Amino acid sequence: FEPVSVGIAIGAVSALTGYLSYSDLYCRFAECCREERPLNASALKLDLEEKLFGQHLATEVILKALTGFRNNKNPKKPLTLSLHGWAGTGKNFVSQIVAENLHPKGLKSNFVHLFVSTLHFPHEQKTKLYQDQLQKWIRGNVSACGSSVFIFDEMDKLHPGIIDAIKPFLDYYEQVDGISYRKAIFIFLSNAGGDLITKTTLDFWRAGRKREEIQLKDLEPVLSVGVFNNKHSGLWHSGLIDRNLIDYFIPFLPLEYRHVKMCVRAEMRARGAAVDEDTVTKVLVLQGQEGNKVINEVPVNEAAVPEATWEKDKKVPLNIHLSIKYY
Ligand SMILES: Nc1ncnc2c1ncn2[C@@H]1O[C@H](COP(=O)(O)OP(=O)(O)OP(=O)(O)O)[C@@H](O)[C@H]1O
Repeated sequence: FEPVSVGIAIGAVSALTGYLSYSDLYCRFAECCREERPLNASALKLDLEEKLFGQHLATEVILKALTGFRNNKNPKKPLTLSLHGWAGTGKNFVSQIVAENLHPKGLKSNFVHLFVSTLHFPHEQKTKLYQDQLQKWIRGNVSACGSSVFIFDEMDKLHPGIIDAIKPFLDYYEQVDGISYRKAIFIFLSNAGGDLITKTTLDFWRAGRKREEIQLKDLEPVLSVGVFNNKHSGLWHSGLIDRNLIDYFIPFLPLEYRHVKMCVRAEMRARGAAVDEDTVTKVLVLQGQEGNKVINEVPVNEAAVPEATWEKDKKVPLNIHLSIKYY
């Protein structure tokens, strides 16, 4: 829309109706940031419960983190979520759900920004340039909309220098150069710790225990090794953990055969196709042939679970809990 004509049109309609404020009307035509709009927690809950399969821990923590953060009128820092798990377990998918619940246009919103390490920051020798560009981008966008959302995919492949560039925005400062970042949301996605999360899930399965019995406390030691003590986790060098700048570490469990079936059905429905079980099974067989590790009801092949790379002499930080802060 061209702003002047939209403005005139809105003015005219406002004058005629006398009911709606200028900003209400403006926001019907253009996307508005609406920082103060409360989060519809029941809508987010419903979305997560209906669309995200097999991730009871992620559902619980994300809901708690977002409702707590958005109900707090005066957060002391931006919300930072770090999502961990194997490929294809729903990390990007859930970020999309979160984004849509914060800004209705979701990933297409002007207030939601997705960075993929290998795509946006591919060359290590350009780190300085990326740092400058990224800082300018974050500064500019948060000054336009305080509740901007920044999603960093492939965090484990991000050069530590780039993480350093984001760090000042995540901290407890009231303002940085006149701008407050305290209402922004940063979501980091990575595969770090995924192998160990998978192994724990498999151990539960082998012991005949239900997946839903897995609690955050069962995964805390696992993430300590897989993320905090793993040189390749992307968070190792950054000081984000030591300075407690990550609010929630969220584990994504490997999907089982039944969950993958649910994903296939959901995708068929989304494409307007009738769901028939023969096709669902065929897709799964094809997936199996492609080498995806869906074996019977077990999500992984034991041989595919590598040993964690971890530093024996690095102490596990004692203050790390999966849900660190309560707003
Ligand atoms: N737990 C899940 N519930 C529902 N759908 C899922 C789930 N996991 C994956 N999917 C489906 O599979 C697609 C791919 O998953 P997604 O991109 O979210 O995986 P990811 O964990 O981000 O993987 P990667 O680490 O490779 O980026 C999603 O768009 C979604 O359609």
